[in-house]
Amino acid sequence: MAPRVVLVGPMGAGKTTVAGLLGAAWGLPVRDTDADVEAVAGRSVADIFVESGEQAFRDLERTAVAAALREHDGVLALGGGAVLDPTTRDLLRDHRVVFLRVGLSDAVSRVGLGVGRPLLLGNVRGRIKALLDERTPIYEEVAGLTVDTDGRTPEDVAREIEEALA
Ligand SMILES: Nc1ncnc2c1ncn2[C@@H]1O[C@H](COP(=O)(O)OP(=O)(O)OP(=O)(O)O)[C@@H](O)[C@H]1O
Ligand SMILES: O=C(O)C1=C[C@@H](O)[C@@H](O)[C@H](O)C1
Ligand SMILES: [Mg+2]
Repeated sequence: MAPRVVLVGPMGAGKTTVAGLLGAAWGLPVRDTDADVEAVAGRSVADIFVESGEQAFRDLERTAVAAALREHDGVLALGGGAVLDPTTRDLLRDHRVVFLRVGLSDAVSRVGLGVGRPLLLGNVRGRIKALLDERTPIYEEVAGLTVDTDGRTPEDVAREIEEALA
């Protein structure tokens, strides 16, 4: 068993949204590792960051990603920073990974004030720029396919993935 597709990309790329559309189109279950971490911890991602720190979140996330890659037979969306973990990157080599690319201005308009996204607190635009600069090469490294999402609807993005994997 393995996910049909694993979506990676920065906050605001549309991983959760597009995963839902692909699951509906294929009649497959959808899983999102941010939701898995929240279920295990019994707290929101934001609360875990504030109360226990980012490293505690990353430890929970590593375990949640490994479990989902092993068990989930549908569409899987990863948290935006999951690919920072070298163990996760190793595991992803055996999977169909799609990078949802988003540029700075579309990402900023999609995340709004960044509510619920603790890494964006204070300076949404500056934080997203830094994360895009730092992580884009990592997303490109783990993904077999990159799909541009700027100026496109989630439906259009999902359709491109469906066609590419058909
Ligand atoms: N292609 C798109 N065009 C316009 N808006 C979009 C697009 N994709 C997603 N959105 C909107 O952007 C917001 C963020 O999308 P979503 O939560 O799916 O991103 P994400 O990649 O899962 O982010 P995170 O890493 O924070 O979980 C949502 O309000 C969603 O409706
Ligand atoms: O890009 C990131 O590092 C994050 C993205 C979100 O999906 C959450 O996993 C959390 O807010 C951290
Ligand atoms: Mg998401």
